[in-house]
Amino acid sequence: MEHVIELTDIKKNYKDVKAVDGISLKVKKGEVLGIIGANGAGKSTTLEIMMGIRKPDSGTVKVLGLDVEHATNEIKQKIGIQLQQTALYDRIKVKEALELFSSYYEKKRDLKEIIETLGLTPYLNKYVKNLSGGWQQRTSLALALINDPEIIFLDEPTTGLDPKARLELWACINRYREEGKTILLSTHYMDEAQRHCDRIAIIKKGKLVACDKPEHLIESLGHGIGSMEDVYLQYAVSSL
Ligand SMILES: Nc1ncnc2c1ncn2[C@@H]1O[C@H](COP(=O)(O)OP(=O)(O)OP(=O)(O)O)[C@@H](O)[C@H]1O
Repeated sequence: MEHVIELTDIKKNYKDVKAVDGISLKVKKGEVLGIIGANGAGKSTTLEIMMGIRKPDSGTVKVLGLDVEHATNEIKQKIGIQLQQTALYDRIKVKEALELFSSYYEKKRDLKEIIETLGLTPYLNKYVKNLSGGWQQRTSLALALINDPEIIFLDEPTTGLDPKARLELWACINRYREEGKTILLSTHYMDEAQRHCDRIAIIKKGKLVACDKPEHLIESLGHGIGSMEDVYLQYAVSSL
């Protein structure tokens, strides 16, 4: 199995906070890998290190076989990034945001096709800030897809969305999964982690405490039955 991301003993401190404390992880081509953990566990920092937008204090990061430290620009052309909700593009229209992002890349996917797949046509002339959360997230997913990336990073893509909007966003994400894209995401929703992720990485206080298929994680509890919430409580919460 080809690995598209390889993290080896990554560490990142913010003053005395050990945000990432020795994480090693390999991500396979075409898999959907979910990262779960408590607030402040280090999920975003880990994702940002993989994206090349944050530099680890130590350890190595390889993305698509390239060293992130030395091939940042080459990697940026091949990955798509959807960050946590940001006000950055609020003041422009959906169409303008798409065109702006499109100008950043050499290789581009057909913008019309992305717009149609994500159902954005009726919203093109609306300001991003005036869209509902679900449509804002679809817009930012569209922005992450513009360069037809091999790896798509989604930082809490469904946070704050109602159940229907979450399901609809997953239907969109799954279309790209079917094309064989590798997808990495963080989430606080255990149901969607279980339903949509091939493997789940659990981070606690900057350390990777488990990484496996959802059903294996549930089996590992040894209860016979169980849910991802039980897995979360067992692995991700420090006081248990
Ligand atoms: N730029 C920064 N400066 C200082 N501390 C930071 C910075 N970014 C993150 N931290 C700290 O590093 C730790 C890990 O943060 P991170 O955002 O990676 O966690 P997370 O698991 O994504 O949390 P959440 O679920 O709340 O998004 C936290 O203690 C956080 O306060």
